[in-house]
Amino acid sequence: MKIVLAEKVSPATLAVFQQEPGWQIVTPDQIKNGLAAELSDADALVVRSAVQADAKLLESAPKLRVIGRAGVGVDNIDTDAATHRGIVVMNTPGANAVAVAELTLGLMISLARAIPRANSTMHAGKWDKKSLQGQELRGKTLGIVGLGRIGLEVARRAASFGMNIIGYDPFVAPVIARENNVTLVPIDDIFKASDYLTLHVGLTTQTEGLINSTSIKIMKKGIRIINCARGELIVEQALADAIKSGHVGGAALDVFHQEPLKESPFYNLDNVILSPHIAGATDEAQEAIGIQLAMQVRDYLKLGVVQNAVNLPSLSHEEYKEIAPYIEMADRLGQFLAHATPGNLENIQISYTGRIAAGKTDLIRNAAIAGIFSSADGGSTANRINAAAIAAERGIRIQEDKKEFTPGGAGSVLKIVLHSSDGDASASATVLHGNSPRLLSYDGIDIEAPLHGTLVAIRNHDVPGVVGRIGTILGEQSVNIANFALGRAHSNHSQRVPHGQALAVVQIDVPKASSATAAVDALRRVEAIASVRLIELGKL
Ligand SMILES: NC(=O)C1=CN([C@@H]2O[C@H](COP(=O)(O)OP(=O)(O)OC[C@H]3O[C@@H](n4cnc5c(N)ncnc54)[C@H](O)[C@@H]3O)[C@@H](O)[C@H]2O)C=CC1
Ligand SMILES: O=C(O)CCC(=O)C(=O)O
Repeated sequence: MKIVLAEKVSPATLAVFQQEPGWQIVTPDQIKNGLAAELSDADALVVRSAVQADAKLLESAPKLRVIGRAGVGVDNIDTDAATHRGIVVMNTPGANAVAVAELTLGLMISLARAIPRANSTMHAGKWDKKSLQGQELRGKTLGIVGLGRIGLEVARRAASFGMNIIGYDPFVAPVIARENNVTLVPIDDIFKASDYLTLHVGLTTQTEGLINSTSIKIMKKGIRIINCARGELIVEQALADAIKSGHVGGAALDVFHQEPLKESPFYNLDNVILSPHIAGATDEAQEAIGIQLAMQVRDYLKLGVVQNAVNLPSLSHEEYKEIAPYIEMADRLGQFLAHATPGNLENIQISYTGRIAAGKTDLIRNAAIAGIFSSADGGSTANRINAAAIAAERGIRIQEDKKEFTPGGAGSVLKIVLHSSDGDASASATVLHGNSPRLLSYDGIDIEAPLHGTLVAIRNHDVPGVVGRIGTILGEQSVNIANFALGRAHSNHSQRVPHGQALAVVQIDVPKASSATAAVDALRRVEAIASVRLIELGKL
């Protein structure tokens, strides 16, 4: 495995990767010919906030499977492009929340007491006590936009200063706000009532430019604004103008539109405190982030465990262990069905029954779709990260239904139905003995066959002698049979499977599926055999 660390990470982060025998770790100082060149054969990329992992950079990384963001905000990563390329994007939510909250409180106190100015005047040999009378935080109203991990840490600390806390976050439960002494209010009330306003939302199309000349106009005169989230949340010139006019009493900014900051409307404004994107940069946070991220990336590369992914639902190690055999089974079932539809694929219906229906099924769904898209020559780029997105791009609808409880306790069963313009194909499967994927039905005929290795699926008329002919032909072609499963349509089956139809799924021992082509051709010439499909089940 090749891991490219594009930005400085803690030594503990390096240590996690270095413990893996044979892994090549590239540190920022070893990147000599540019990041794009380094990524040409990389499996993982680790970034902080400076590197822009955009679509163009990702084009130069054909093998890349995971991007680890050492931190929270992923606005420097084109997650759509990553998803499209089947790359998992992971971050480390919460690991720097206390660090950011502490700096936020530090900046609020610094604004209230003009600590930076007190310090610089003292160093300049001045005793400027008169101009340095401040205000207390006690009794003031703090408005928090974004009550996630950081926003709530800020709220808890601000409560101990005796502040009244109001918050705006459309996605937080009122009970969470209440438990943290936050009164939820509409965003305009935050602007109107806050003495201090602090931003703790990610950069999205909804939050970009949240603080602009219009929102500033309705703010309480003298409001102080703290931004330790993302520079783009504020229209910088509008804020600078409002500070100059005295409508806004001050600002403390850790983040900016352009980083590193080279030119700024805030330079030389007395009541603006600037810091170089350091809110999350504490020894403790960087250590925690680095170790957490390195373990997540390692576990994904080694075991396929997806944790804290922003483009896929995360699973705990236990959850992953439980569904891993079903992910593999879904992929094999999809492969089994690949090319089985008579016309152009329009719709894929995936039904989960039993225990799997109770858990997270996105990985199972994507594996099934990737299996369906897989072709004999391995030309499909769909994988368990991007398969649903690729289906959407191709205009193929995915329908899912779940039934947790089944009469008869059939265990966990996955059923896939491919709907096409000219007809349907369907199959269902389960996992036996912990990790053995088994086919349970194909096109309405019950059967029990291993979903493993090379299979020959034969539809035939249920007449005497066919099974014997199949065995003889395979024997004549020196193809050894590993497993022979038979099923037949019953009169109570759907009308699509006429009574008198049978199915054989034969697992054969061949080094490559192509070694059995002659045998398959011979089988096709048997009159009672309606169709033969040779299926080589690979791993996703
Ligand atoms: N300056 C620095 O060094 C750091 C900056 N950050 C920034 O802080 C942001 C917040 O981090 P966390 O609290 O860890 O993230 P989080 O995901 O735990 O919290 C974000 C909160 O924002 C809320 N939200 C989403 N859209 C909203 C909207 N339109 N209006 C109001 N609330 C909205 C969400 O419901 C969520 O509760 C990150 O996205 C990142 O950009 C994070 C860490 C370090
Ligand atoms: O890596 C850093 O120092 C920046 C952290 C940050 O902005 C984040 O976690 O979103």
